[in-house]
Amino acid sequence: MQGIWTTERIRAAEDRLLAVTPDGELMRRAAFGLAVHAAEMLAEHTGSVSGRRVTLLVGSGNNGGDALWAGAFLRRRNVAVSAILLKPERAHGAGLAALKRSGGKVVSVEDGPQWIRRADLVLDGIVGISARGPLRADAAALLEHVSSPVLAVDLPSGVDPDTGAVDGPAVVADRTVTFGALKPVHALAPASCGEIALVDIGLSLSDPDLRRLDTADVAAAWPVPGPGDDKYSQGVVGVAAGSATYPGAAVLAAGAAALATSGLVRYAGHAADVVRGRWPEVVATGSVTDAGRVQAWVVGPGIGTGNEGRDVLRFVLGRGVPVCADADATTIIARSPDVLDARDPDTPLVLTPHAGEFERLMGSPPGADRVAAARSAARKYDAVVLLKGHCTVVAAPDGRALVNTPRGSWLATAGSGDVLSGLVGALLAAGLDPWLAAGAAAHVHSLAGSLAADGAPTSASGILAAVPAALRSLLSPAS
Ligand SMILES: NC(=O)C1=CN([C@@H]2O[C@H](COP(=O)(O)OP(=O)(O)OC[C@H]3O[C@@H](n4cnc5c(N)ncnc54)[C@H](O)[C@@H]3O)[C@@H](O)[C@H]2O)[C@@H](O)CC1
Ligand SMILES: Nc1ncnc2c1ncn2[C@@H]1O[C@H](COP(=O)(O)OP(=O)(O)O)[C@@H](O)[C@H]1O
Ligand SMILES: [K+]
Repeated sequence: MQGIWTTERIRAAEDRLLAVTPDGELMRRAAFGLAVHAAEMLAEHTGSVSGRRVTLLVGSGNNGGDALWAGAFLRRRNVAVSAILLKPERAHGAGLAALKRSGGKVVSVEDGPQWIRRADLVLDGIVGISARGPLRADAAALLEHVSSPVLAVDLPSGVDPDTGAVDGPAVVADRTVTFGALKPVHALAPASCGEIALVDIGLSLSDPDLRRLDTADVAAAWPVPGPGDDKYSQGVVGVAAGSATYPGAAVLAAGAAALATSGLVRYAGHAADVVRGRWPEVVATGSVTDAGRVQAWVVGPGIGTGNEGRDVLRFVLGRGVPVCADADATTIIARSPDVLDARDPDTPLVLTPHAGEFERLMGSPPGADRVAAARSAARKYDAVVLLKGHCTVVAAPDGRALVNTPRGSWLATAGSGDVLSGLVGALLAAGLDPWLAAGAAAHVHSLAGSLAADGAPTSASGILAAVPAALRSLLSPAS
């Protein structure tokens, strides 16, 4: 599991390390790593390092200091380095001196555009973890001239370090080189960061604020049957979804549940015939009351938000088994919170709202800080909340939070959420911790989405069909 720390925690860890490290040492470590990556990018994009041109965008803090020192290191490899100082009087003193000693050139903001246009690589050292608010106008104006690859120092300037939110001009980097530990921006703003590289500067941190599941975590958590297993021991999942008019949600959610594990899937609802026709292995009935025993329920996709849907939701919440309440079920909960009275408080509930459903549940949209938003909904509903979006955030009532960083945006297609809810339900039925179940499901969902899309639009059916390939790549990776 990858750990991610807020800038407040990073700063405290840096302070502890600075106190026992010779002056300037940490910045030189960071900058050396940065220079190595800059040289690598030059070689990748131009075929050589020596004689190439790098322009540094230098702000007034230590982030600019990193860029200046990296420029000095690049000079040793005969790179022509120019530095545009946004606030010359406040540029990092030692870094600027080092760059000048090495033969680097300092150019004014006014002359900046031509040096940016001429560059083979631009280093963004405008702001780092102490950035507040959107980029100032002078920095924003310079960005308009960038056409070469960009290497962001620690994080792409203009993106909020703790939330990944972008609400003004911001750097879009090809690679971001960060120091010591990942910060929230790196997980929450993948499109702004590009490829991420972590340079070790000796920071010591534990107990992350936010996590990201590795492929290995998901593989280790995913239920794999052993010799003693049968269809019941892998978990029986019930799916209450779809309607006679809209059977698609039922087909997608039940199909995802069937493909996720080797357990049994029961379906209950008005789309029983359609589900049975598409998935003969699913045991389908017309009503949740005669569905039989299950170890978890998925409820909501396509059930409608009227009285019947509410009765179905109340029924499954009262069974004493984990429930994944998705789509219409989240809307019913928002409108009639009393349905939750049917729930045994000790059984897990997973809510899977998109931003609109979140607003219904919480009374206001998630806002810029999606991790905080998911955490507060998790506390309010005493449930695991999977907040859908480009980056999906999963928060538990005890404060644990993880983020699933997607591979592209092809998942944003109709019915994609129904597939996700089936995956969550299957993992709940298998007995996974609900936070891990939601996180692992989101991971496999986005992996299936990228395999299905492979660079072109796909559909929810395509994502569903790619679930086995996604699981195969996790569970039996080619050696
Ligand atoms: N403290 C340490 O131990 C280390 C810090 N490092 C670097 O230091 C950075 C943090 O440095 P600082 O705390 O000096 O701060 P930053 O360099 O992040 O930025 C603060 C400066 O930028 C200005 N600023 C803030 N918001 C702005 C905006 N929206 N537009 C334009 N200017 C803005 C502020 O006035 C301030 O002068 C890290 O991101 C990292 O790059 C690395 O050298 C590794 C070691
Ligand atoms: N821009 C995006 N990039 C990546 N994934 C996205 C994006 N927008 C939405 N998604 C994902 O697509 C799925 C959409 O689910 P949902 O909103 O429930 O749609 P539907 O109701 O049509 O199934 C969610 O898993 C969500 O995280
Ligand atoms: K930066």
